[in-house]
Amino acid sequence: MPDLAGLWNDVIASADVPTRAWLRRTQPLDMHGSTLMVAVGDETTRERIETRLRPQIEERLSSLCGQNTHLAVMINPELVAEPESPPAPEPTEEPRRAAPRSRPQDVRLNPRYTFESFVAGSSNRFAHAAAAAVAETPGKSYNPLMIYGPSGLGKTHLLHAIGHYVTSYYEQLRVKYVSTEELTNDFINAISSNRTAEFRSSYRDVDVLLVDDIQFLESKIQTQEEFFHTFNTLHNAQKQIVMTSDRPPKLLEALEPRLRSRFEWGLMTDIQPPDLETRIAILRKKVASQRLTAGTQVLELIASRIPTNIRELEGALTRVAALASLNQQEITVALAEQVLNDLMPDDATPVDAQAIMDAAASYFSISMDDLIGSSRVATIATARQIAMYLCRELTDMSLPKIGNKFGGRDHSTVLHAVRKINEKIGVDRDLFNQVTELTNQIKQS
Ligand SMILES: Nc1ncnc2c1ncn2[C@@H]1O[C@H](COP(=O)(O)OP(=O)(O)OP(=O)(O)O)[C@@H](O)[C@H]1O
Repeated sequence: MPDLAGLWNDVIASADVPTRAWLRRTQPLDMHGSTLMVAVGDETTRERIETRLRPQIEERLSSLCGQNTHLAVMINPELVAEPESPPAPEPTEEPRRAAPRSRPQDVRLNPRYTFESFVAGSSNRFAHAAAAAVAETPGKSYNPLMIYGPSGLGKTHLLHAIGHYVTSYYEQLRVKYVSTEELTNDFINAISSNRTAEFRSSYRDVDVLLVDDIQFLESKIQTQEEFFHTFNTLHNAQKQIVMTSDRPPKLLEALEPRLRSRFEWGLMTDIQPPDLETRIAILRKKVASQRLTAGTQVLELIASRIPTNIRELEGALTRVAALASLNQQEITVALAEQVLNDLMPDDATPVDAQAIMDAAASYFSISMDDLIGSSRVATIATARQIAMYLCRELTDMSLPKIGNKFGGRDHSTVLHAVRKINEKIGVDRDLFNQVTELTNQIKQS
């Protein structure tokens, strides 16, 4: 069964600009045999697609599916009307760098988190389709869109993907991506420096506001109040709001009821842990993007040992690849077994940040003050970076939360540490051994 949303997105992406403007108002519904059923909002669009666009669409569909594939178009009046904005310009080869300098963007998006790199499967198909629809027609389809689910399942990835898509296809739209912790900090800073007007305009003069981990608004009364007004302003102006949360709004009990009910106005969609096939597909995509060579058996082994968290799945692959690179050998099943046995002993109990920090301080023979302090002595700085990396890898904590534990550091410092260890672990054997031994100690403590 092909991934419908992905397939249809591919068809749209490869169409010329005028065609794409028509296809933007469509929704893939189902595949019956070799016929793809697509819904459109009105008779004019149906007619246009049926009579003029069909040959090129069917040709593209057939080549993507590897067999003759037909198109059936039906009308669903509930589908959104065509956006008032003019047809989107052609995407460029490097959309982000090609963005016009005059556009005031406030996006620091992870370049890896795009729709292209996202694997859609039964556990996330609806969230993926909703995110794609919102990216295609910001402010016109589901508003707000709320994506919720447990840690490490791709919510942030989809949020960034929307950001990438909008910034590359709609040059005139302003996008802002923010974690809820950043939003709260921004607000507190604005109050303390009497700059609330600036704060407001930076959040309200946008076309697409992407807010990650909205559950952190719980119990923050003043920020909730402020966000309530931001939400209303944007929503009234038909500006797109997308949020992620670890729970559905009704379970965000420490949130003001009026805010909670607004979060339920649009579309809420969850992400579930991926099934085995999807996990394997995710690993396969990652292997390809990193130009690694790993056989199906290895991928199946890793995917079967790590059932829920995709961040852990990626972490395991990184470690397996690191050891192979250090040993200058291929990625084999035996090597993967070795790494996985270290990473996931059968009797492992969940760990928390404190256990990781205690173990790191003791392993490197440094004090807790050193670990969370600002010393730049190489061993201490490395110990700190490894400890942050392990907090990210072995717990569900967000980057800002980890930063807080390490002496109130910014989330970008944690991100830097995680990236640095990920980069070096495959070329520095000492580092690999330190990370492995420390993980063992933490898992067995
Ligand atoms: N369907 C998918 N296809 C490809 N990669 C995925 C998919 N889902 C998750 N990932 C990858 O898994 C990792 C974790 O995903 P992400 O950070 O988006 O999770 P999250 O749900 O936002 O977690 P948290 O709530 O802890 O922030 C990322 O590297 C992401 O790219």
